[in-house]
Amino acid sequence: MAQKLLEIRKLTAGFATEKGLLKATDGISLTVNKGQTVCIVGESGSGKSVTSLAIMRLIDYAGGMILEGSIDFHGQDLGKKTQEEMRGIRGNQIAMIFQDPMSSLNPVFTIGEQIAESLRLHQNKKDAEALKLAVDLIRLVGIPAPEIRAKQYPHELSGGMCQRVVIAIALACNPELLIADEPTTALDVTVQAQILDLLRKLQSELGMSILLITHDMGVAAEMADRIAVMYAGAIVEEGGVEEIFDHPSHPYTVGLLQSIPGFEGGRGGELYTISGTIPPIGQLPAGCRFHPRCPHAMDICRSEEPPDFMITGDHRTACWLFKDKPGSADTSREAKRA
Ligand SMILES: Nc1ncnc2c1ncn2[C@@H]1O[C@H](COP(=O)(O)OP(=O)(O)OP(=O)(O)O)[C@@H](O)[C@H]1O
Ligand code: NI
Repeated sequence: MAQKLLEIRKLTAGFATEKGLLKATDGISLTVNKGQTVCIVGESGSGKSVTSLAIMRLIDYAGGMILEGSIDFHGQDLGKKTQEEMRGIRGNQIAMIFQDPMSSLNPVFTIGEQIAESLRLHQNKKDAEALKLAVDLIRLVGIPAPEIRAKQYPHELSGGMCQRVVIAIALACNPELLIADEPTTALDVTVQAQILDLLRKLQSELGMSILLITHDMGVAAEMADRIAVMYAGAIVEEGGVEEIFDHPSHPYTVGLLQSIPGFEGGRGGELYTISGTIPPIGQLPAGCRFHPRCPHAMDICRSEEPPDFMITGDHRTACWLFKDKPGSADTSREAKRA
């Protein structure tokens, strides 16, 4: 039996704005098991980063807040922790890396010092030992000549090398969960592939879980055990990576897959894009949030929000097309009756 590490239940997070309280995530549920990579995929503005900031409770510092739901990590609700308690969890049990490695590094300290600082802070290592272990970590993340690199400053390294350093800093605390928000988006394609390889290798060696946020279905295909497709604040489809690619069910997922160049469901090499744009937060349409862009929209889609329908035991989709499909069960309604 897979062991749950992180279980998000009906999480709604948002921002107090002059237009009122706006929900950036709207009742999302998601589980990450031990040793698993779960990808959240979706267009810009779908609420992926807000989800990760809410888990880390960094959303509090971005002017946002958790409005409803729970974030269960080791039987404790992160949504109810104080910031002081969260400081003990952030960078220890949960580490996070972001898109732009340069902004995560301090320009005035050598990379060896920065990794050593993380080891001192999180693993109580003394100065000399911390510096030695920092060199080991630089080697572990695949940077050649680690002793020399340890003495260099961030500006002396390429973007890809800097992202390896950021990963080394994250690993210095031996996290159980690594949250990576678009960790390769700022890098060019070959370097991107190398960083993804590195994350995969580290995961299999260290056994950590990864929550990977990406707008790129190709990245998700390579990395994910499970994929959660997010649209306008909601997870509209979620399942194992093969299920999602072999049996995509939500029309939004199908659209995302068709926009991958060369994908077999794609339109003969011609790059397909989903027509229309994602609604800004606070301006959701009635009914299904995707219906204005959906090629299959029916009357019910314009008036009623679809619940999650189960397609197989662990593949769900929030689309009315799957209401009467054999094998699908309307779980949320059952839940409501119970
Ligand atoms: N501090 C904030 N105040 C108000 N609204 C915000 C704030 N941060 C994010 N939002 C809004 O929340 C929604 C979700 O944003 P989020 O950054 O999570 O999207 P994303 O899926 O990560 O997109 P991207 O791929 O561009 O990073 C967007 O509509 C965004 O404008
Ligand atoms: Ni984002």
